[in-house]
Amino acid sequence: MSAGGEFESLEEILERHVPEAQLSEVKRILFGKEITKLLLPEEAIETAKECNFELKGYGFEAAPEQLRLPRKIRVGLIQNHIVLPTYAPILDQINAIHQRVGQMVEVAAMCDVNIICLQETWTMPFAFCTREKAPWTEFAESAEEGNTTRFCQELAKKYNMVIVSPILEREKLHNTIWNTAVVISNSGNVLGKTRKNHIPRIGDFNESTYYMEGDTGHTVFQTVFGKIAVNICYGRHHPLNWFMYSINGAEIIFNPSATVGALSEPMWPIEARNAAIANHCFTCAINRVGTETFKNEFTSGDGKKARNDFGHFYGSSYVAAPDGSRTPGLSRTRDGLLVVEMDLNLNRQISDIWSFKMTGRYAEYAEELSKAVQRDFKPNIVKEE
Ligand SMILES: NC(=O)NCCC(=O)O
Repeated sequence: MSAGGEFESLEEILERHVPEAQLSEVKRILFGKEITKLLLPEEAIETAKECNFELKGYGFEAAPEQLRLPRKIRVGLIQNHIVLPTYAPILDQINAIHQRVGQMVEVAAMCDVNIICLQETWTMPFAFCTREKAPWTEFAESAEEGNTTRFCQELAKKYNMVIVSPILEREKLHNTIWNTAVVISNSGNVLGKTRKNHIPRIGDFNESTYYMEGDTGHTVFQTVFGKIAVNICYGRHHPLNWFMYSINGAEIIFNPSATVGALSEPMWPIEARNAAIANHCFTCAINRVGTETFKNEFTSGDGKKARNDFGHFYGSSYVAAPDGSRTPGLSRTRDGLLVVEMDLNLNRQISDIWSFKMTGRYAEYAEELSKAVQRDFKPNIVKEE
């Protein structure tokens, strides 16, 4: 248990309490085919220890093929607390998180990570619960020219790493605010950006007060390490959102998130994993960690007393493979870096076995859906007269 009374991870509890003789069967049924542990460099392990964050590494194997070489790459997922209190000067808060995450990216580089993804709106507290505009909208930056993008461009160039940087974006024209992931190529150039498609209207996730549904569709980014897409947080509850990234060719879909235990924890291990299975691709679910408190109380519109915190962000970031196997999650309470090696050949291998894409009746769904969105739509139900 952590000081805040939160337990570390589900896997740890299973390891501790399920009898040795049954543990591997329990894990097979719960988590899929056993995956390998990655041997990470001593320097990385030591640095993570010194900097007080968890470092875990796993590998998904694919079968050797005769006509294709393996396509092994490494992804890194970072989950982190905010560093300074939410009432500290904004620039200090941003700089402190940059410094912290910079350390973690450096360790990722020691572990030969090729593509790294940070958590949703990683430079700021998840302040949207407050419904206050000031000072939180001041955290919004240009996706192309903001300090955070410049910071990530330096890291990307230095470490030859693709960086997915989810920020609060301020678009100069019209001062529009968006929830955006900036994709920075390993060359250091901004490859593009993708905006959050689905904006939650649930519990304290009052995000519709701040920004609108994204207008960038389901963009896939061709990087030298593979084709990637970003399905931001609440989009993970929408199977068609994952599906459209996959239709556009995504081999890995990242899901940078911010979500709390009371709301979504039972859904967390299922949704990204199911998307990996259904779409024959890898998915990477990243959640922030910690409890963030705010100076002014806010109500949650549920008849309960006003309060100052959002609840506990439970971390538990993980990667799922198209065969349904998954890594253990990172801690529910600590900052962490998850390093995962994957052979992208696994996507086609699993597709050839299960053929969900091949057997999907997309033309039929498209035709029926296009009727269902019309005002005069009548559901196709047969009744006894
Ligand atoms: N950040 C965000 O969209 N959270 C919504 C809640 C959830 O999807 O669990």
